Amino acid sequence: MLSVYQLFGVNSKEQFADLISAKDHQDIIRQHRSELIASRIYPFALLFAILVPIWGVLDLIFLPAEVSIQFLIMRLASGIVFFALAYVTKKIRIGMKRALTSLMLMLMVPTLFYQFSTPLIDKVELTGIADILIHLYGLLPYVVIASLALFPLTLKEFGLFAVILTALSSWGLYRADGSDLTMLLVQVWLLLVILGVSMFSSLQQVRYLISQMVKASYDGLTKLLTRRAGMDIMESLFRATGLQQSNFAVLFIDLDKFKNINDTLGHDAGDEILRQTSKALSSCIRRGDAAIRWGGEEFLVLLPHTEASSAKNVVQRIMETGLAQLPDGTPVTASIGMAELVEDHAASWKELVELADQRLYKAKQSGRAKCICPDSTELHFPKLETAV
Ligand SMILES: Nc1nc2c(ncn2[C@@H]2O[C@H](COP(=O)(O)OP(=O)(O)OP(=O)(O)O)[C@@H](O)[C@H]2O)c(=O)[nH]1
Repeated sequence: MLSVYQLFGVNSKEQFADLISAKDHQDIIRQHRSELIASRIYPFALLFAILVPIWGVLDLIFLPAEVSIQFLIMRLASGIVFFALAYVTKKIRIGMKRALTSLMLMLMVPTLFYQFSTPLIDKVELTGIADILIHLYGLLPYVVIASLALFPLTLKEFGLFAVILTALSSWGLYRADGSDLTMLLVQVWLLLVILGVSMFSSLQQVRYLISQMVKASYDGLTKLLTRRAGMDIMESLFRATGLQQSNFAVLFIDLDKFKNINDTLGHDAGDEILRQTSKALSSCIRRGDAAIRWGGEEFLVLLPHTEASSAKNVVQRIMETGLAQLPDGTPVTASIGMAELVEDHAASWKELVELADQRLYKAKQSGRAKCICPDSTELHFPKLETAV
């Protein structure tokens, strides 16, 4: 029998939970989802900012003046809101809250337009093109609900949009044709069917986005973030920490004599060491920190809101836990360079990584198996035979 997971195209409880709520979404997924929402709002908002007021000319030509003038005022007001939305979403990187608020506003405009146009439409008896024009307004609630399908929303977000928009639309339909109960039920039923299809499409977009992001953002061998994803994260983290003048520590880690491991034990053994190292790094950092596979045997650990003294504790923990072991039990060591935003007065994340890299180089030059900190102090791996 088809399970709920299969129905939604996911394989596990965790993946399903990611469709229900954005609570556990990684920053990078949050960021891309908000960018996708904003990038889809922008062209529509811009198009509507132009078309909605212009359409008023048709109203002026075909509808009686008492109705067309009021429509024109509503159209101009809607055009201003759409223009403002296009202006806000043009930047794309606006964050999740603003993206969702912009979407809600964009969908509220036609919903409210429908609410206000209903009593005006009731006033007039029309034929021909005017009748067609007036009937087009009746389609607004369905168009609004259907357009939700264009946006990657979680079930919770979709639910919020659906409740508000369906309630308003149903109320509008009731006011337009409330006397005919059968007709009203059919209309609300149609609204709910469109809502169901939109919801499915919206959730599938979230699923697709997450699966694509996971593929693009996580290294196949180590399951750590890729360099590209790491750079994206630093870009947004640095912007945030830079604004708040908050601490932000970076560890640049390079395994020692890794070429020897490959040469003596083989590439597969080398891969296994990389996997063990990533597991060890992930186990030593908190949620909110990030471990990145920067290159072959190079790793970057990002510690947001962490000053150098606390970052030293993380390094101690990594050194005590151990990164990996060779098949004979020999621990693998690394050279580490630490940099910290405030202490190093770094102006960009690139400068911070560059400083960490320079200290890593110093650690290599001065004997390996150590970390060099911003205040030039050194932390050492426990004194054991170094790798190979
Ligand atoms: N097994 C394996 N090896 C890799 C991978 N990526 C890079 N390497 C190897 O990592 C080694 C890095 O060697 P070097 O840059 O010379 O550095 P090192 O031997 O670690 O020496 P030091 O850094 O000076 O301590 C090279 O032999 C690469 O082929 C990978 O995905 N798997």
